[in-house]
Amino acid sequence: MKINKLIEGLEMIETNIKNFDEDIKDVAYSSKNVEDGFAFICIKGFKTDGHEYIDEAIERGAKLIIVDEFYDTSKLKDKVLFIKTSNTRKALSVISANFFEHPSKNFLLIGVTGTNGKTSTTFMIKSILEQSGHKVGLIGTVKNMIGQKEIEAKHTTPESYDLQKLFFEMKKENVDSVVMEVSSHSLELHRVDCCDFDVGVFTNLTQDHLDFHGTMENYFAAKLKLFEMSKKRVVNVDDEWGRKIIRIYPDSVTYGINSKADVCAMSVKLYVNKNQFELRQLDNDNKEQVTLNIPGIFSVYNALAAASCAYALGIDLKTIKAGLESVKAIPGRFEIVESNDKFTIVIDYAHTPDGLLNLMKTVDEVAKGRKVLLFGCGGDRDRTKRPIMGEIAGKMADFVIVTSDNPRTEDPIKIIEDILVGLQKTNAEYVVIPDRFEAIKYAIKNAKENDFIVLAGKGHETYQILKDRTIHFDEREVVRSILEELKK
Ligand SMILES: CC(=O)N[C@H]1[C@@H](OP(=O)(O)OP(=O)(O)OC[C@H]2O[C@@H](n3ccc(=O)[nH]c3=O)[C@H](O)[C@@H]2O)O[C@H](CO)[C@@H](O)[C@@H]1O[C@H](C)C(=O)N[C@@H](C)C(=O)N[C@H](CCC(=O)O)C(=O)O
Ligand SMILES: Nc1ncnc2c1ncn2[C@@H]1O[C@H](COP(=O)(O)OP(=O)(O)OP(=O)(O)O)[C@@H](O)[C@H]1O
Ligand SMILES: N[C@H](CCC[C@H](N)C(=O)O)C(=O)O
Ligand SMILES: [Mg+2]
Repeated sequence: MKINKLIEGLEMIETNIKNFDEDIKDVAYSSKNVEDGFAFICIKGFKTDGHEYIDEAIERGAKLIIVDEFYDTSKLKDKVLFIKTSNTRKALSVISANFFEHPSKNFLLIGVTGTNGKTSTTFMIKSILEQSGHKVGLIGTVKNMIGQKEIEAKHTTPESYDLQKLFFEMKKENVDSVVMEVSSHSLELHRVDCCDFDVGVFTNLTQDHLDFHGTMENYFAAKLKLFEMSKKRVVNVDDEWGRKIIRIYPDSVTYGINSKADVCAMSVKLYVNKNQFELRQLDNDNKEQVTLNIPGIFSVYNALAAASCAYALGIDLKTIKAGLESVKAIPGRFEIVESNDKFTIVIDYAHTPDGLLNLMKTVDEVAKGRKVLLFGCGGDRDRTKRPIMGEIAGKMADFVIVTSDNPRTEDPIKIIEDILVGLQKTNAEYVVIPDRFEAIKYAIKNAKENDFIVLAGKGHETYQILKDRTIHFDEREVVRSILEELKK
């Protein structure tokens, strides 16, 4: 692509380019991916600084270097083409969207944001859209999908270049609508700039990621960006931050259980393997009885978010019901992995205080015997949520097993100590078993009649990230192998 087309809309502070008709083959934000004729965009990151790899990029054939405003370009002047801009993360978005010719303008784009429920809601929206005849693309934590084809996901929301490339692939495969998770990191780090959002959906906002955002107000401000960018908005009115969005955008479609809303659920009944409720639209008094195969009161909220999004798009209630009912399961979300005469084991991805609280409220409704909760907290993530989760665990469970969940570069024992600060405020009975495999084995070996055992935090994940390595760890397999071993 010619430079002048590639940089359309890019803020340019300084450049040595004389001929903007020169051709650029492709774009890279890591020097390791640069090839002959590429543009290399330097990003000052949290771990390292892309500007330090300029020489490597030039050696690999970079033709154009995009640098940030703090960078002294005198070293580049006679060596390579360069452009200085005020924010290279923004530049990566602008240039990537130009390079792939703004693919998201060609299809309906729905963004879902919020602390919890994004993955679940996107699965439900996809199902409803498919029910109404669309070919749908999905982007999120568990996987990316083009129709039924699956593509591995590295992030909840990909880096802007990878995202625009994925959109481009989707467009090539005639996808007519895309539903994606929009993480607060992606909003803050300009990964989703230049996306043409038709609908923005808000699930909820509760504590998480304060290591990154600092305060709840900053976290909320990051989320708000999605609604500034979207043509239509769908908002949970039962959530206090959702009500703030509605004050800013009064024309939002609202949903809720406890408040008056455009779309609401009534007569909610929770079961161990499903929920039932009456789905209602306020303006025309339409209603349908819905049976949802994903348990948990939180799943009713996610279903409402999905139903309201479909309502905003003009999809009728019968199609919405059929779409919701055809979601059979969402990997790692209240997934029953064992249910026998003695006990039940559920795995779930709850990894925030609110997620854990909602999960345990649901367990409380359906468990016949003891509620046994096994969980840990992620390393290199918000530390302040650890004691809060410890306290919730202690209050909500009859027995707690504290263990590890992706300790990353941190000492697992230190993470557990942070959890215990909250747990020890309660009278809960607990044990600490840092090795998650051993912890699960303990839960199964010591199970009592009618125990409801919850393995929280890892959900669909198939790994455990340790300091020096990542090991394969799929809780579904782990449970199966322990049960096999104990049978012998
Ligand atoms: C905090 C954060 O989000 N960091 C992301 C950010 O990293 P960074 O900018 O700090 O990158 P860096 O490692 O310092 O490197 C700086 C630059 O040097 C470049 N480089 C580096 C090495 C080299 O040899 N050559 C080179 O050019 C890198 O490509 C990069 O452009 O940009 C990288 C490239 O896109 C991301 O991989 C990285 O995600 C890290 C790994 C991460 O863990 N992110 C999590 C927190 C995240 O984003 N999570 C959210 C979901 C949260 C939720 O579920 O609510 C998500 O959307 O996935
Ligand atoms: N609407 C909700 N409100 C509160 N908790 C929820 C809600 N939906 C899901 N949860 C809890 O959060 C967990 C994660 O759900 P889900 O994967 O849908 O959220 P997410 O927002 O995509 O998470 P992530 O930020 O990791 O991408 C679930 O396993 C459940 O325990
Ligand atoms: N997207 C979330 C997932 C957390 C899942 C949990 N297993 C952990 O590693 O903390 C994050 O990166 O914070
Ligand atoms: Mg997700």
